[in-house]
Amino acid sequence: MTEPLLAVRGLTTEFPTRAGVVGAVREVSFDVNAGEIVGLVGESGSGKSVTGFSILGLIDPPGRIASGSVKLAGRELVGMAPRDLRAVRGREIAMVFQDPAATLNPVLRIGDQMALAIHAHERVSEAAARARVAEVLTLVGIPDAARRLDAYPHQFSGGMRQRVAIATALLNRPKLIICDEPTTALDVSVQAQILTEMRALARDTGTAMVWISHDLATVSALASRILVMYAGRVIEQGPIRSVLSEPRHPYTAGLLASLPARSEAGADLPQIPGAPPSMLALPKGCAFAPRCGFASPACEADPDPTLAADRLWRCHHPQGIAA
Ligand SMILES: Nc1ncnc2c1ncn2[C@@H]1O[C@H](COP(=O)(O)OP(=O)(O)OP(=O)(O)O)[C@@H](O)[C@H]1O
Repeated sequence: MTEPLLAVRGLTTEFPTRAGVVGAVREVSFDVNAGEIVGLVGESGSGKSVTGFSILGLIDPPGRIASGSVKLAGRELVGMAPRDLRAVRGREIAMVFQDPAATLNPVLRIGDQMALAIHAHERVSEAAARARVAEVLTLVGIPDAARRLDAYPHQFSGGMRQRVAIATALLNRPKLIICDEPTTALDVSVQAQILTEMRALARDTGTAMVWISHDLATVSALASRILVMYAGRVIEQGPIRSVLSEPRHPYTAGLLASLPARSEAGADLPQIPGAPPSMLALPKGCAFAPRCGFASPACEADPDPTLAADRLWRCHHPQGIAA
């Protein structure tokens, strides 16, 4: 078997707060292969972003990775010296955020600021850097890119600015891009265009992606594998088609049932009752049990992960499987 590009094992990230320790990410394990798009879904607060930041070594103290391992092409990133980690970030792993303002400097021309991101990692001439900038802007669907290098961010639409942020992530040909809700703020047609372009990008450049989103529909349009997070844990993972057609965890089944495409026109969308638990007062055992229609006394014990072929779930009452 070939080694995965990214191997996350038992990743546990905690934030000490005045009210207690928040276990934002709890024993998360998954692989990403070269060129693969893996979707990470779950409600707000489930630990998706903290998983992304932990992979990049971007957890600010007093937050910390309490245990676990993150290996990129076999190299351990947890505990790596900050200088070495900075070299990995941007060059081998890049990140794209929901808000392009997090990436773009409003007072610098697009071409100049993108060139700076190249110069931070590589000694190249100004002309070569500008040519690379124009190349990646074209890759993400910005027409007439060479002519637009001298524009400022405010001269671009929201969709264009997000494309620039994605192009910036691509500049140094990273092996992996972590995308945290990058299309959530955009309107639906622009979102669809960008998703199509991202799929082509992953295929043509071999760049792997972890695509974080609370929106299962977006992830299912893009990813080949999906991880579903709840209260800091991955409660289900597997190939997207198989998870969508036969969800094992009742939480995944609930998320699927609440997709507009799955219900009759005009009918109310079924919602998962209740709200996610406070991360400071997690229920004993399965954190989803208080909202789950299948909960039983067995759920007071934390379910171990069950592995079956290429699927995994953590549930005492998996759906579609005879008891
Ligand atoms: N710096 C921090 N200090 C304390 N708690 C934090 C910190 N950062 C995140 N958390 C907590 O960790 C948990 C996971 O947060 P995270 O941002 O990963 O969720 P998410 O699934 O990405 O949600 P969203 O979609 O809203 O971004 C939340 O309960 C959040 O409040």
